[in-house]
Amino acid sequence: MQVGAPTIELNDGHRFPELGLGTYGLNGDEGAAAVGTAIASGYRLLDTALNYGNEDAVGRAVRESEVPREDLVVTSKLPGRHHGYDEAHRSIDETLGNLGLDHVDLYLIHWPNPSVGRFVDTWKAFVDLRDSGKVRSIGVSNFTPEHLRRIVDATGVAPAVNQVELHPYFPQAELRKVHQELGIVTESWSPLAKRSELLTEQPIVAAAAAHGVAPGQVVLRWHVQLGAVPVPKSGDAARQKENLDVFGFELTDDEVQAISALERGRLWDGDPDTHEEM
Ligand SMILES: NC(=O)C1=CN([C@@H]2O[C@H](COP(=O)(O)OP(=O)(O)OC[C@H]3O[C@@H](n4cnc5c(N)ncnc54)[C@H](OP(=O)(O)O)[C@@H]3O)[C@@H](O)[C@H]2O)C=CC1
Ligand SMILES: O=C(O)C(=O)[C@@H](O)[C@H](O)C(=O)CO
Repeated sequence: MQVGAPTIELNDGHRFPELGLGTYGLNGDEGAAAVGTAIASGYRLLDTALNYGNEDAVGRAVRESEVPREDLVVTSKLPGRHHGYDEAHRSIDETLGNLGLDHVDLYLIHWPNPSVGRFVDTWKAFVDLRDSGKVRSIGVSNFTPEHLRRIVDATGVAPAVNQVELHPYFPQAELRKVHQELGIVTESWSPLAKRSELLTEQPIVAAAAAHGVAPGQVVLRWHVQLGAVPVPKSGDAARQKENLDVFGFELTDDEVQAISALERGRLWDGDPDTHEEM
């Protein structure tokens, strides 16, 4: 029986769930409990980062879960202050120590931090880390087409995933096309646009009524139909279940287009060419 989200194949052959749990803000005992309820309700993809300060909570939920470790896809991210070849090798050890796990399933460069000027060296380390067994799949986050081309040209290795800001206000059509050309899976951060007023937008409310689902489910289904993997964060067990339950209905092409037409651009200070995330 299918539990949770269906899976797709990454460019390295590994399977990857079509929807996961964002964990930014899920810290401490409460955070670990919330991640635990998500796993129990069927989430298999978890998204954390060294900079979230909650790898310990996420790792605890994974270790205490009854779901076998090999069924879970644990993602973490390397911060800007750890860019560099040797630094990346040290950073993964810190992350694995925090998680209390012997490997992560997906490791991402959190931001390109072009001002640091070391994301290519960092990517070279990621390629080697994949061979070390500490990391199963490697990817990036917040990379533009130019950043992607630089790391692919330097190593011949395309990331399995690029996790980027993506929601109906910022559908990222051009970047998604580049990902398709390079065989990179698009993962959507802040897929619900951090709740905001998105869930009251007319095309979303109308589609929710037409399909008998909640507005958040319409938004997450829109991601899935674009071919992007959303990682909505919720600390609430009922909303976690609702967010995962988006594989039993289909939006029409008109509905998808009407939702994409809400486009207005980036919502936060997240221009990858200038954002400083250390
Ligand atoms: N790579 C990067 O640079 C970044 C990565 N991320 C990742 O993406 C994840 C998700 O993004 P995030 O910024 O958290 O924002 P989201 O778009 O996932 O929105 C989360 C907010 O929506 C609420 N919410 C969740 N489900 C529903 C629902 N069904 N109906 C109504 N409200 C709902 C949550 O509240 P409640 O918890 O109470 O349900 C929370 O306030 C992060 O947690 C993180 O893992 C985020 C930003 C940048
Ligand atoms: O949440 C993340 O993954 C980030 O990259 C953060 O920079 C986030 O965007 C934030 O708002 C931190 O204050």
